[in-house]
Amino acid sequence: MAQYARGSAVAVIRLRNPPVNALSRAVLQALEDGLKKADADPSVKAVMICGENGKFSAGADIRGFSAPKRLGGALGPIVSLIESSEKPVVAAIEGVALGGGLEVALGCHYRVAHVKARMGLPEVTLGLLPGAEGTQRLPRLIGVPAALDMITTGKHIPATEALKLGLVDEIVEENTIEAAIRLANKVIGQPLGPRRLSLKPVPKVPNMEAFLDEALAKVKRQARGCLAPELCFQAVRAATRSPFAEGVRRERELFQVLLSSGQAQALQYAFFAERAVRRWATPGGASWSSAAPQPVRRAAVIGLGTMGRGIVTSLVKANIPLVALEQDLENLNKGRKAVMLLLEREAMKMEGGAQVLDFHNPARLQFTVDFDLLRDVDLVIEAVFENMALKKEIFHKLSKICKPGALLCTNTSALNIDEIASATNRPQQVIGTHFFSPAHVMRLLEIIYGRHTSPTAIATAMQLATALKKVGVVVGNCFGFVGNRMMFPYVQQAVFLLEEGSRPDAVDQVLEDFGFKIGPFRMSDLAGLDVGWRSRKDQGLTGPSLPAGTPARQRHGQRYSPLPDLLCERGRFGQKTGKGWYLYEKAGGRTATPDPWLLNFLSQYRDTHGIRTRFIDQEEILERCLFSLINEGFAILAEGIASGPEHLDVIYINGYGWPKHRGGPMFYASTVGLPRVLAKLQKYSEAHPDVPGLQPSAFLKKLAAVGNPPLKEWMSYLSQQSSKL
Ligand SMILES: CC/C=C/CC(=O)SCCNC(=O)CCNC(=O)[C@H](O)C(C)(C)COP(=O)(O)OP(=O)(O)OC[C@H]1O[C@@H](n2cnc3c(N)ncnc32)[C@H](O)[C@@H]1OP(=O)(O)O
Repeated sequence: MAQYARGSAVAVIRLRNPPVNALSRAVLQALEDGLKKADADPSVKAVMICGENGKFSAGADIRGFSAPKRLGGALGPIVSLIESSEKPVVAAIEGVALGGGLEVALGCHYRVAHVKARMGLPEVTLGLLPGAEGTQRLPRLIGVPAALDMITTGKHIPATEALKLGLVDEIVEENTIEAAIRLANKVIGQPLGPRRLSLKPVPKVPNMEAFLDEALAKVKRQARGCLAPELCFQAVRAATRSPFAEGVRRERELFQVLLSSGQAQALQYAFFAERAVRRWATPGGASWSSAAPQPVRRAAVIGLGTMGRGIVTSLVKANIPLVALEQDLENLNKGRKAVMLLLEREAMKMEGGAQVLDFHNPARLQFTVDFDLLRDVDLVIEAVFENMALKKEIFHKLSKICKPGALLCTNTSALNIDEIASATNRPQQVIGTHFFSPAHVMRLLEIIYGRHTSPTAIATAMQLATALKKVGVVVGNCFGFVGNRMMFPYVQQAVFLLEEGSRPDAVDQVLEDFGFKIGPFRMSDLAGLDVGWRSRKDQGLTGPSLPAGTPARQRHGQRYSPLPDLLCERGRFGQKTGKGWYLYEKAGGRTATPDPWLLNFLSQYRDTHGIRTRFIDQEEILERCLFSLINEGFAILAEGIASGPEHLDVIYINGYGWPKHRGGPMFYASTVGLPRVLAKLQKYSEAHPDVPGLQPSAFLKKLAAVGNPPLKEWMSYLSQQSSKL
């Protein structure tokens, strides 16, 4: 709703739709009614539009886009109605003015913002464009370069920047509403023509066409197959080439194309999935609604390797005082230097912003080799080498030293949380926190509860994720948890495809064309092939503990490819050694080129093992890699390791470079259709009966058999979830 009230000469229209004043049909109707009332009342000389509860508006109601009577066309005419008012209209922007919310403000003749307000046109992140004439008004107000930047990235800008760009007329530190009413009273009677953005020309840029060509190339490069950025670009370009009304027509056409695209649906699904995973639950009955987090006033990080350094940086950025511990002075000094470098860089990026990084103060960041300094911390994150014996030794020590309430977190990508917890006297306070590298950049935090982990511990870890501006996803304890467990069959298929005749660059290209940031071989080279090699040696799959006489390409009766082990045995660990699946310009280099040595090696390998080389098309590469990953996802859901497909999708989008415009692997499966996914897995499984990853999971079979139900109903088909608590 929108509430209409008349003060002296200024009528107030307050957008009201908690929690974010989204522009539902009812709100828009009330806004239109309010404008008409103000227009008809001769005692009203000006209008002020604001939002309830300190928020202007977060834009169109996103849930409305999938409603039968869509919001689409409704907002544009209302923005025009505001602009054409003969009485000055002032927007009082508090909190956020986003999407359609900002478009309403652009229709107003003046804009006053609170200094802490944020503004943006994030439609592109939902697979859309600002379809209420925003692509035509914004360039007229702030110029084409700044408008293109805002519209094609969807970034939110602070009020201070908005003022510099000319997006708002005034910013205030105190009462925005009063300031807006003051301004409204002041401008009564002044000509409105110059304030109507639709009448303004688009400011000229020297050599506009060359500028646009360059901007388009950049947009395309960054979009990686996502349609919306390019269509946003086209709408802004229309503003530079056509009069306002024609530009609006073009904007509407492009909006309709996006609205009906599967990509918009996928991105909107991803928006709500990210929010849904905050409402975590475990099969044992613990949940976000009843568990309360405990405060974290001081934390500790153990281990200052790559992961530890990123985690320390994250905690400092979140303003959490901490102790950083290493095993000896040499490693401590090395780690301290690296952390300081990271923090200096972060501080530079944040220069000019509201937050200042305080990392030179030992009361906030202390480096030590003394475990005793961990006595009074509220939370410890252990981030040492991935080795069970070492982790257990540390947790045993922690349980003796740390105060009774302290939460003990382990940063592990696969190890058993229960086994680590068994080394302590407080397994209820032990939890897995799987960060992704670089830990101060990547948004995902996989939070793994063990058999004894308490609801308070889970709630505290989730609260930590929020404090670190990460997306926390709560999952159960199994080898590889969710993300890596689904990744194993995907990478395994990629390697099998090489055995059968493909090339690393061919496989990577198919998956990068699908939208992944990097394909599996580039990813392995980046992460380091030695990481998986060490893990396979620990599992007895390769190395000295492998029983004599084990067939080269078989383990436990299943197909196994020794290719990655063979590369490691030749010192090819990936980027760090300058050679892996690709060749790099030097050790530590980043430019991957196909390596003739590797191609020759693959050919000899096939000859040695009597493998007939065959041509493998793009469809097979894509399906075998993706469907085996998705298949594992269904097994995970059936085991109760994750409480819904959204969890898997949020993990893949935020931790594994899955293209967001494809909604995540489980959403993608739902768009392909489960019967088709099943049929393809059956086909590949028949061709490769010794590959369990291709054998369709029972849950997938069940869902396909009941007629491909929509994703949100999948979990209701699980009769009983097995508890991992
Ligand atoms: C033709 C007209 C075209 C118009 C195009 C548009 O306007 S599209 C919409 C553009 N707006 C956005 O993309 C903003 C989306 N929202 C946000 O970025 C954030 O929610 C926020 C406003 C910055 C607030 O963030 P915060 O972290 O404080 O809260 P939540 O994200 O948890 O949100 C609170 C609940 O509000 C729901 N919600 C937020 N925005 C919308 C929206 N535009 N429509 C509907 N619902 C919205 C959100 O889902 C949360 O609810 P839950 O029930 O908890 O999921």
